[in-house]
Amino acid sequence: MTQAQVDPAARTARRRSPHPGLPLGSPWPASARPGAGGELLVGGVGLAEAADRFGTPLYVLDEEEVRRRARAYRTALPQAQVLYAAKAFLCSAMADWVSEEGLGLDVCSAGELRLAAATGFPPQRILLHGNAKSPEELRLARRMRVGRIVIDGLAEIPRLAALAIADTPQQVLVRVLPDIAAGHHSAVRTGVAGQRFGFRIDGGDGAEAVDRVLAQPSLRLTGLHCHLGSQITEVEPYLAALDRLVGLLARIRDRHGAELPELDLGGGHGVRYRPGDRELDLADFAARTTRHLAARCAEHGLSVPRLIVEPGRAIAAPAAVALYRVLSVKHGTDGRTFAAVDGGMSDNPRPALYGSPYAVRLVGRTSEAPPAVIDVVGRHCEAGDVLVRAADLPADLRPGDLLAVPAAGAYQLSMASGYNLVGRPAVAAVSGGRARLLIRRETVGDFQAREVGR
Ligand SMILES: Cc1ncc(COP(=O)(O)O)c(C=O)c1O
Ligand SMILES: N[C@@H](CCCC[NH3+])C(=O)O
Repeated sequence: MTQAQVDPAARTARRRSPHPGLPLGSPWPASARPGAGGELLVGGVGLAEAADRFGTPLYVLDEEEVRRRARAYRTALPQAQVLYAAKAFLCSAMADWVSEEGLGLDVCSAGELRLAAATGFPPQRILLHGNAKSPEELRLARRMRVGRIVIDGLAEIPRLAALAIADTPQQVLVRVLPDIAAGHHSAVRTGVAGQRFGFRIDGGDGAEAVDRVLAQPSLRLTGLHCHLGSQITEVEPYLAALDRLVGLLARIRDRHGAELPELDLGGGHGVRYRPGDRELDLADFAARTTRHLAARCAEHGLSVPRLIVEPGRAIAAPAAVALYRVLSVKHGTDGRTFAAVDGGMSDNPRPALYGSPYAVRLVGRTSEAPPAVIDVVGRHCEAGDVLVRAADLPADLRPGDLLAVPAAGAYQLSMASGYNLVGRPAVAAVSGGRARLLIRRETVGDFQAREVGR
């Protein structure tokens, strides 16, 4: 990394970095190391080398980073059940890694469920949720004997109850809306009043859902579920959610004499996208939620339920780096410089959807050129297709250069589209100095293969 490319906030941290050349608190995987000639190694593999081998755009997924993060959750929350939220990014290897690290899986569609099942993921460790589950999805989940299903609508209760399997009641949780605003953008704040997710705690329909579930002998209510939002960097919203949920647990105990053994706080744990960004402190989250839950339960005379958490982004995002080749560099009339790359909103819709900020750096060559403010834009015909706005890049950036964007592992590929028939990028896993292709690049043949008439 040249001096010109270093974010000023990161410059101070860099002095104390355990990885020479990369700042502490950086959004790069922990394995990232600078190599010769501007190369950047992740998982012991040069990113420029990987781009040459597999082509671009390319997503490079650091297996050890995924495993390390999964293990960190188990260590921080040894009593809790940790479920990886598949929606952040799922492929068979990812399912294997989180399963091998002892995590469960949170799925929200038949597709995620089928993919996980095909890898041999233990169904007992799978939880299905979703605000619009089809009868077929409920049937599939029941047939696969998933461990838990989160009820998010009154109609699901009789539907699920009718899918009884003799002597094995389905364990369910009831999702409630805690009315707490948290998350990086209004579009992802699912736990705030007025949202369609879960039952209202105060409006009475939460209590009604609980009554109806308890009346079904083929369902076993194990707890309450909530999910506040995504990219939350403070612990306080989770503590507020615990207050509301424990209050409801106490009311359920008073009304039905039943103490529910589980409490699912959902996911939403925030990560760094740029050097110096805040992230949710996992140790702090674990210590304070555990303490708070115990204190609130003691106040209500309840035994302490087991916590469930569903981190997606915090496990997947920091594990991947997106690589793009610069195709053209243009100077706009208003003094702006644009570097157009071979990917864009079809592989990462987050900047266009939420204005999400990212870091970016040149890899594969060094530059002594002064820094310039450059918008890294995508290849799609939309003014909003800007991947990194006002990036600090060398002024001599030119076509053929390789750009690397860290924290690319969550909600990019899983929300990628077929726009302009560009095709979704390939994914390569890196580990111990070796790279292997996990997902090949999508081709026009894949699009044509779905056409059955003309
Ligand atoms: C119910 C539920 N659980 C878990 C997650 C995972 O969220 P994150 O990736 O922000 O941890 C989501 C998505 O935000 C969700 O809707
Ligand atoms: N897609 C969102 C996160 C949504 C989480 C789904 N509950 C993002 O990229 O920030």
